[in-house]
Amino acid sequence: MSEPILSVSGVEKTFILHLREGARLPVVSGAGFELFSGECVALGGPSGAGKSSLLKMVYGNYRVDAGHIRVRDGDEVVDVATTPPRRLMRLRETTMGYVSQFLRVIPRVGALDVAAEPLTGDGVPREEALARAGALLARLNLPERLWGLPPATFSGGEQQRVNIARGLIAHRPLLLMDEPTASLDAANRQVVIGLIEEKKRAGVAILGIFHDAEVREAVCDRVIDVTEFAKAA
Ligand SMILES: Nc1ncnc2c1ncn2[C@@H]1O[C@H](COP(=O)(O)OP(=O)(O)OP(=O)(O)O)[C@@H](O)[C@H]1O
Repeated sequence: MSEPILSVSGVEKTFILHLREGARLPVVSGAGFELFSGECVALGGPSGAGKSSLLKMVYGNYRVDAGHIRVRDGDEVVDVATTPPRRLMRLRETTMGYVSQFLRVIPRVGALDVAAEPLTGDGVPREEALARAGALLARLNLPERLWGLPPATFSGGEQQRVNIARGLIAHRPLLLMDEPTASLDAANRQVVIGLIEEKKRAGVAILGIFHDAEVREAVCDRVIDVTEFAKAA
């Protein structure tokens, strides 16, 4: 068996609500699972179970109280739970991508450039990066008249497609996806299913939240039930 690209073990998290006199809100305890190259795994469980929190801990946006989140980065293994911020930033640049539900728009930058940026960041020549971004936006049915405009005024579904293009354009061996199809119509959901399948074939490991049953059943190899990690109050 090959080494996992992601190995989560003994992860604990309790939110402390400082505005509520330090009230404690336990979320997960003893969370553990592994993710291997080429598989897509969904975090499942009811609303409030802790799916988003767990995904944000893996990405390093939420601190963990205990446990390890080990990500293979070439020949090294980086523990997101303890690594310094600079190393975490480098891990995100090379290995761990994130497709959030909402686009954080970059002011005054057009959609084509927003989508191409991860490639130019990787050192791909600008012309090639823009061509690849255009191909991806076209595949996602984003009208060409919008490509030069900043996405701030786009519809929810248009913004989400720019976001997906930006999140998928560059190769990252581990991809985290938070409801990537939430605002999309049926035709564009199919496009995203195809893009995820291509990533899997390229050996990318995907961990995501997929509320849409059609998408989940099409792309996910298994579901991790987050209620197994529910923390008793
Ligand atoms: N930053 C935060 N501060 C305080 N509590 C939080 C924070 N983020 C999440 N929580 C709480 O943690 C619990 C788990 O939330 P989380 O968003 O992880 O659930 P979820 O399974 O993703 O839910 P949904 O399917 O509704 O998105 C909830 O009770 C939520 O209120």
